[in-house]
Amino acid sequence: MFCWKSQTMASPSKVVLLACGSYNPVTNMHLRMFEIARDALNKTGRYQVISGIMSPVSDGYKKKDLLPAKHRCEMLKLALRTSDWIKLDQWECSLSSWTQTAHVLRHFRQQLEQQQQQHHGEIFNHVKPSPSKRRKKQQHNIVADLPENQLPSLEDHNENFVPSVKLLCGADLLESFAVPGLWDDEDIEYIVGSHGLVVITRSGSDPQKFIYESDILTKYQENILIVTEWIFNDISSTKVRRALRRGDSVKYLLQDSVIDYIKKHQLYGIPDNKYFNKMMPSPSQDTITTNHLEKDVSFKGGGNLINEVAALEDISSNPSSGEISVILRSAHNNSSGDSSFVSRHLPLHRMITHLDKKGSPAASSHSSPHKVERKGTPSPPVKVTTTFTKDEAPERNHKVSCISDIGTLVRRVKNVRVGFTPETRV
Ligand SMILES: Nc1ncnc2c1ncn2[C@@H]1O[C@H](COP(=O)(O)OP(=O)(O)OP(=O)(O)O)[C@@H](O)[C@H]1O
Ligand SMILES: O=C(O)c1ccc[n+]([C@@H]2O[C@H](COP(=O)([O-])O)[C@@H](O)[C@H]2O)c1
Repeated sequence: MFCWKSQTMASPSKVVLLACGSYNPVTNMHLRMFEIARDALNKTGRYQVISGIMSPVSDGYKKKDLLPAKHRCEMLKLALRTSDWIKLDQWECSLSSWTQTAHVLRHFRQQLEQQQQQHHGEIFNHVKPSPSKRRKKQQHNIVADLPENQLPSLEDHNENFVPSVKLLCGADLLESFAVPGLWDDEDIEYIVGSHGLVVITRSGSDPQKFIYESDILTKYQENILIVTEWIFNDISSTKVRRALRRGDSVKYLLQDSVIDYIKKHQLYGIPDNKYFNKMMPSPSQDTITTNHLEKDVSFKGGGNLINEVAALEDISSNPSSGEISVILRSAHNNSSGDSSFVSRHLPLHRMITHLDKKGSPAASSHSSPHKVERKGTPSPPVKVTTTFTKDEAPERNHKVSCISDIGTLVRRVKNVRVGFTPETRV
């Protein structure tokens, strides 16, 4: 396997780490992988990691639930604001069809070689490049037109050789080499033989055993560094997507900026507001929570849980006044133990604001119609609760689905903060 100890006194060779993946969405573990790998490589004394590249797969990959590259890249850009050495590169995902990882590695090697040649040409000629040449050089260094795509500048690394590009991956990706028909054998040989692999351990995988069982990998095992991640972290995009779908919090699994982006664009099937409320609960905000499917609701007003088990009779909004009306039946046990219906007055401050005259959400300065803003200032109190007692209760079908009603409502209003318990569905 990989030789950990420095064997020569020669200066360490420069390495660029390339991680290919779906990043659907990018998780904290995708970012951590780079840190773990850089530490491990640098500690060998043989290598010095100079840059990391994240290359999201193209839409042509057609993996289930894969979001368009546009969104995945935006999330990566936001996440990578916290790193000064890992860059997003959009070359791979800008291709219309899926590209093998071996080809992606080859592409980056060529880019670095060309950059090196150019750098050397300039040093050799001792001529200050003309403005047009400088422009050309810039284009050369930048794979696409965004700074996120910039390859490491070789001028910062005064070496005569091109940095090697190593594939950084989790142990699951390594083990996918064995999936029949998935990877070409020549590609595996090229990746491991010509570039090298840095593999981060993942739960349920045994990369050492996997290498032992593979002839190709055993042949090139010198080029494979397995890094055991002792701070066990099994975040995966799949689990994050599942949590989002269910309205569960994903805070501390993703960068906050990525969470905000998902929320803003309502990605991964997050139901309106369901997720939002859980993410940033505020004790001063009023919330409505469904406790059971279909009927029972409890209200939280002014931070105090009124905790009324009540059947939601009707819920409606008045577009012209911007008010919400909630009609509910509330069952209380009176002193004699009998269940009766009582009137409730529930101030649902901040639940709804600003319906425009047409009943659609008021125009926002942001383009997304789905944007839900979190306002620092409270909105005007709204009239709530038409109440009635058991005797007065109108004769009507009580089987109103509060879930669909609330769902309809929240799609029509802004700044509503409605939370559902995880078992509910909109
Ligand atoms: N928790 C983790 N530990 C180690 N490696 C990981 C982890 N999560 C992702 N990776 C690695 O990150 C790379 C990018 O993979 P990808 O975007 O497909 O991530 P994923 O979270 O496994 O996605 P999905 O769950 O959608 O399959 C892969 O090499 C994968 O093995
Ligand atoms: O090159 C290949 O043959 C190949 C086969 C399967 C997967 N990959 C790459 O592996 C990365 C992770 O894929 P996945 O399905 O685990 O999200 C992604 O960048 C794919 O392009 C690459």
